[in-house]
Amino acid sequence: MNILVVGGAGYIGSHMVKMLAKAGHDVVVLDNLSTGFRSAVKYGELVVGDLADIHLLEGLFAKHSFDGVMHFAANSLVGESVDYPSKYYRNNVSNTLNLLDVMVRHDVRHFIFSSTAATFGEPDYTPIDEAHPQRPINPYGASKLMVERILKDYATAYGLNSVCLRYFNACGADPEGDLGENHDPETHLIPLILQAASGRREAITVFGRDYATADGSCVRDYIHIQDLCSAHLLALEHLITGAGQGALAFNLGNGAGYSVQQVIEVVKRVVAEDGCELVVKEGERRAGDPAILVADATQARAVLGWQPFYDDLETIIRHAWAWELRDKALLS
Ligand SMILES: NC(=O)c1ccc[n+]([C@@H]2O[C@H](COP(=O)([O-])OP(=O)(O)OC[C@H]3O[C@@H](n4cnc5c(N)ncnc54)[C@H](O)[C@@H]3O)[C@@H](O)[C@H]2O)c1
Ligand SMILES: O=c1ccn([C@@H]2O[C@H](COP(=O)(O)OP(=O)(O)O[C@H]3O[C@H](CO)[C@@H](O)[C@H](O)[C@H]3O)[C@@H](O)[C@H]2O)c(=O)[nH]1
Repeated sequence: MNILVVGGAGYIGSHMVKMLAKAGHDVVVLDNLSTGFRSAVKYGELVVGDLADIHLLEGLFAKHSFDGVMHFAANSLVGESVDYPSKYYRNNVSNTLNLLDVMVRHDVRHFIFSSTAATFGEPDYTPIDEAHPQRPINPYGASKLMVERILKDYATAYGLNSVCLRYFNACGADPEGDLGENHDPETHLIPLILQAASGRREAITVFGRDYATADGSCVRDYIHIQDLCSAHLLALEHLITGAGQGALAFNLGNGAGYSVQQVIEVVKRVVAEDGCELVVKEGERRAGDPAILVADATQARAVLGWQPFYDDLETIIRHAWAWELRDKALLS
């Protein structure tokens, strides 16, 4: 198949490009390199450009005959979205509309969308299944939910078939060590802890110890990037074979929650093997953090046949640690 990966120079997109290429598909990456990296695109053709550029999109779709589109491009910092909502609605919603409209004009009807647990807001219950109400509490989550809504209307009106995959906490790195997580600024827990362990940061700060959880720190569902990508491949096949039609959505996580403290303990164990230690500091709660977010991914397993392979937190951390050591060595 010939697949367009929008945002393929970013963390999740770059791993997806590799998996698609390894599975024998042709890949074109469209990325404006705003938060992604040219060096992360190791397979296929990279077109540097912006989703806001409708002429570029028209040219791209006229030149290639795409079988499907995977859309990872977005701004995704919760705090920034509260301060600059315009940026989020423009990039995550308006620019996505540009993409969807050009797809409809060129009769490309298979679309996989990166959605998020942030569309649920404060959970009423956990694990969170697809029936859980979606009440986002920040513009980032709201922008993603708007696209989910748009996709329902585009399925009805234009026959555009789509799968929204709502990731919980994406983490880990390519098991072969070719790719890993690079965000600037980095805000995600696991890479921050590893940077503290490797000496790139002074310490890791735990944001709040007074949550209603076993040890007082927040609980999250950490899912390996390879398992996220395998779900995308299955979702694409589900659409292309015609098994899935309309606008579908699945929650993606391992269904197991780990507290910030538990993640720190696993990291300490792994990095001690390399003689590294970790300084842990206590901090205030970060605004907008729910106490517990854990996915119920029963639907993804039942409908897509998805099976996470790297569902053990220690393996996830080992892969991310290998990437951190490589990255640090490159920088020094
Ligand atoms: N990382 C997570 O834990 C997580 C969790 C849930 C959902 N998501 C979603 O997954 C997707 C990928 O996340 P990531 O962590 O890989 O982010 P990332 O920032 O590493 O990747 C996003 C990529 O999109 C590109 N991009 C952004 N706007 C663009 C535009 N207008 N035109 C062209 N390219 C553009 C960036 O340059 C970057 O390469 C995002 O949509 C994010 O909201 C991520
Ligand atoms: O220095 C830090 C950074 C994070 N945390 C905590 O670690 C947990 C995980 O935080 P983070 O890695 O920032 O992920 P989330 O805030 O859970 O958000 C991720 O997961 C969401 C879905 O669950 C997605 O919507 C977001 O895009 C993605 O960044 C949270 O409880 C944070 O409070 C700390 O204690 N210290």
